[in-house]
Amino acid sequence: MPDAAIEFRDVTFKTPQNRVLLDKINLTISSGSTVAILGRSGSGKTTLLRTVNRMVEPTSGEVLVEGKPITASDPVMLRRGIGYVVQETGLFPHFKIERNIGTVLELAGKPKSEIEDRSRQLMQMVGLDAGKFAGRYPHQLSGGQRQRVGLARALAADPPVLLMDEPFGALDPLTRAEMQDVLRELMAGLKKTILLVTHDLDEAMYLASRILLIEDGRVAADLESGEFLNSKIPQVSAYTKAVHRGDESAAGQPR
Ligand SMILES: Nc1ncnc2c1ncn2[C@@H]1O[C@H](COP(=O)(O)OP(=O)(O)OP(=O)(O)O)[C@@H](O)[C@H]1O
Repeated sequence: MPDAAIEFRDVTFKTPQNRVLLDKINLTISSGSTVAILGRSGSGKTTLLRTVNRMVEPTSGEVLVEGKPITASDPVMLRRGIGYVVQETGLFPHFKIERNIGTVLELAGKPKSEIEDRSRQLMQMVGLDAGKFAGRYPHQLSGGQRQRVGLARALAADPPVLLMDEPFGALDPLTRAEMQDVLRELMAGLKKTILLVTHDLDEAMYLASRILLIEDGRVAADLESGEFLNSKIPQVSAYTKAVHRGDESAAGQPR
């Protein structure tokens, strides 16, 4: 396995109107690491993530996955080999959970029995009782359960890289914490490389060893998670201050 799971080399993306959404991004993401991407709305986080599975094609520069330029792969095949988890899981409403999880394997032509076994194994991995949920449809699940299915589906083909775009953003704090634990446990066992876009600094610190702060399509900070809170980089201080505003106002209020 190459040391770098993902490399961004001078990755720039401009819109047809010439608006620069990504401005010469250079990053190396080590294999097996989890890297969180923070930044204000519209800073380019999702766009950056999507350059990895070719949902966004850079205007210039290149992205390499496991040492290989991704332009060498057919986009559809590339996407089957990279897990992708988003806030709205994008499950197929008319497929049962088991089939939703096994979609990639079905597309790869795997035998039915293998798909069934793997789907059930994945359900256990993400904490869903297969006996109870395999035969249900997505609308018969809670939001948290659907996110578990989304995660299971992303892991189905055992991809080395997982792209996660605010995966737990729509969940209540308790369910979110549960999902973070599920993911952390999976990370320890599976050694995936994970790029995680989040608006939740606590989540970034809990799950990632490295945090990137993106601003206006540039990397404003690239820090070990432990360094983030005390960083003197102005953009980072501004971010952490905004996150911790609630602490200050609560402290000043009479109870
Ligand atoms: N293909 C495109 N053409 C034109 N504008 C785009 C395109 N893709 C994204 N944008 C715009 O570029 C900006 C960056 O989008 P992006 O989704 O990367 O931001 P983000 O940091 O992920 O934001 P959020 O946190 O709100 O999800 C936004 O203003 C978005 O509307």
